[in-house]
Amino acid sequence: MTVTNERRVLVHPDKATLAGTVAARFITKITDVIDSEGDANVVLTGGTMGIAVLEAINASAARDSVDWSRVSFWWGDERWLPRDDDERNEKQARAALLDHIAIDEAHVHPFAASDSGLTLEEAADAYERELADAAREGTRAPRFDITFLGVGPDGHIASLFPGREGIRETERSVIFERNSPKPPPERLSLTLPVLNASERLFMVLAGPDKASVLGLALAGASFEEVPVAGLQGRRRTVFFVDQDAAAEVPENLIAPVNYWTAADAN
Ligand SMILES: O=C1O[C@H](COP(=O)(O)O)[C@@H](O)[C@H](O)[C@H]1O
Repeated sequence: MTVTNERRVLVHPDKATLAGTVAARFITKITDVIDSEGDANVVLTGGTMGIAVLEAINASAARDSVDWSRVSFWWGDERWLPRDDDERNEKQARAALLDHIAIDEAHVHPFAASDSGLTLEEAADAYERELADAAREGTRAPRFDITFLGVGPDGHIASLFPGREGIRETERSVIFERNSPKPPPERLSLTLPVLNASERLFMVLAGPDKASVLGLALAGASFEEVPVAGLQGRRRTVFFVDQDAAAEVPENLIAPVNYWTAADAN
């Protein structure tokens, strides 16, 4: 079987199985990346399943087989809130996983918080510089080995929302949003070209409220109307979903059971 970088959907019976399977897949792949590259860059997301996956990684018996000191953590987006606010994606990710593993704090790259002394615009510029400082030659961001993304019921990814300017941005690596339809209104986000420069995009979504938007995205909707439709990673673009979210996925896009074991799986 030849695996190409077509978008694929892997369906799981329920949310708990979904989170556990993605956690196991992540641990295997990040270990391979560290073995071959010497280090790894991971982009984290907020949202229900994004945090559930981090909790499942934390609960995994294989958790401590990963050399976490070689992993750098970035975020796909952040809510513009004070550092200690429970709704910050960074705070939730730390509580779910980062506080429990042997990371190198110098390798953790959160977005600035609203009480940092920076304005929202300055915070976007600062994250753009941080990405550029870690970028490979000729690129504007590090090699993102695995990028996790949640998908909102409106099709938003990171903090790129339907019909907003941010989803069309191609010059910048980071945008700020002042009027998000989902609270809080002020947010920071990586842009679509930077997300799509990731080696592997892992979208994780569950629940019946995600079914229609996933169906539309896979049927070729415009990314300006359904942002998730614009995602395409360099090696792998995989939607990990539960049965409810898969309800409107075309049959030919559902991945075969041996998807990950194919000879050229990467
Ligand atoms: O606000 C956000 O929402 C999305 C999706 O969240 P979900 O709970 O519907 O899965 C998330 O991906 C993003 O990081 C977050 O800031």
